Amino acid sequence: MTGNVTIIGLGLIGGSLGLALKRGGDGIHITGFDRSYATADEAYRRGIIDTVAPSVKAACENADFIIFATPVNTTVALMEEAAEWTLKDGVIISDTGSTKNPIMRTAKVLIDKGVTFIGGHPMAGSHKSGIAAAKGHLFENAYYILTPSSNERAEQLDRLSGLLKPTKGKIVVLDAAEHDRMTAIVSHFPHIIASSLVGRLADQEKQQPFVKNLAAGGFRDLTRIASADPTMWRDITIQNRSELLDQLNGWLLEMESIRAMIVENNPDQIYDFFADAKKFRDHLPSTFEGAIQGALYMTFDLHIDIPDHPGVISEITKILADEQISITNIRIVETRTDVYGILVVSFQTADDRKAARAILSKATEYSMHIL
Ligand SMILES: NC(=O)c1ccc[n+]([C@@H]2O[C@H](COP(=O)([O-])OP(=O)(O)OC[C@H]3O[C@@H](n4cnc5c(N)ncnc54)[C@H](O)[C@@H]3O)[C@@H](O)[C@H]2O)c1
Ligand SMILES: O=C(O)C(=O)C[C@]1(C(=O)O)C=C[C@@H](O)C=C1
Repeated sequence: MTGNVTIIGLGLIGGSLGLALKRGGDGIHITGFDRSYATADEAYRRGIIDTVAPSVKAACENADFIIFATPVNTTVALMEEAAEWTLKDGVIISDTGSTKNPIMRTAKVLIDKGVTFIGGHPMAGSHKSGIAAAKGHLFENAYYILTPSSNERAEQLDRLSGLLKPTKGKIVVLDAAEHDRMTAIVSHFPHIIASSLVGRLADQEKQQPFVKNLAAGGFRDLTRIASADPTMWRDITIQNRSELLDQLNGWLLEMESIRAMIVENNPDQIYDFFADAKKFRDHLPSTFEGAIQGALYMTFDLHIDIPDHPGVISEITKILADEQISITNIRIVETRTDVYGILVVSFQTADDRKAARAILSKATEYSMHIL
């Protein structure tokens, strides 16, 4: 594939997309624009983009493909402006936003002017934002959703899919409304729950100052995403309001029935509640080793029993760095009952975890577990 690609917004997703597209070969020239000059400059220095544009309009003038990777309310505003810009004939515009309905409604202003707009949403990300967190392999094996309008021809969809091939994402075409309904279920509403659980902890900590020290693996796993960028999630919540209200109403009913179950205190009923959830969770497409990243983002954790002496963590990270195995997270589970603790190292892929386990078993005597 050859052509001029413009990425507007060079944070986690725009930066990762730039890195991924660069894998497609030298035929792609990437121009980048970010409202933060420091970000655009870093993208240039890291080789993520070839040119830094002086303005959003100038960035788009000569583009064959334009991809907005800004928070979704900003994307809507920029799309409205774009209807007034001079654009190249045949340009395809897309985005990476987590919502699709309002974006596809706004796309009408472009489509009416004969410009192709195909919505996009890679279902992979992180609670970390900004260019520093960008990674070329972020979208590998993740679903990459496209939402063309009914006007778009198969040829345009093929061109965009061709451009996105180096991301190694799994392209899937969905209707925008269907997209927003499903992402409300697996992404947007769970995010609200995670943030509200953290809010409950913050409130109750006032009476129980020690409680946050007991927030171990379970609470941390469940609420990792609450550390994400508030602007991004404000925009998503505003744009997917009606689906979120539906989810909330369903959740309130569910909580009523959970309350009734706890009041009733019937062991069989309580067991079934947990057993049903476990059975479903265990069979999600992405919960076993070697599985592709499914609709849920997942990490691949390796639990390492480590002795309590200084320097042990840097010993492990050095071994992995020397082998060029990247880690996505590292934490100590503070459930130490004797001289051993548990270090949980997370990897992006099952292969990385496998390689890490192999090298660490050669280089150390620590026992390791995959749960
Ligand atoms: N973070 C995720 O997990 C994730 C996953 C998939 C899709 N998305 C979507 O991708 C988009 C980008 O998210 P992100 O995580 O990369 O956010 P981010 O905060 O890491 O990056 C956004 C970038 O856009 C820039 N920006 C903001 N307003 C701008 C403007 N007016 N003009 C130019 N640049 C501007 C910011 O400076 C920043 O560098 C959002 O629409 C989000 O919904 C996010
Ligand atoms: O893994 C995370 O941290 C994410 O929040 C990623 C996640 C998700 O909910 O799965 C968040 C929003 C995006 O639109 C897509 C992916």
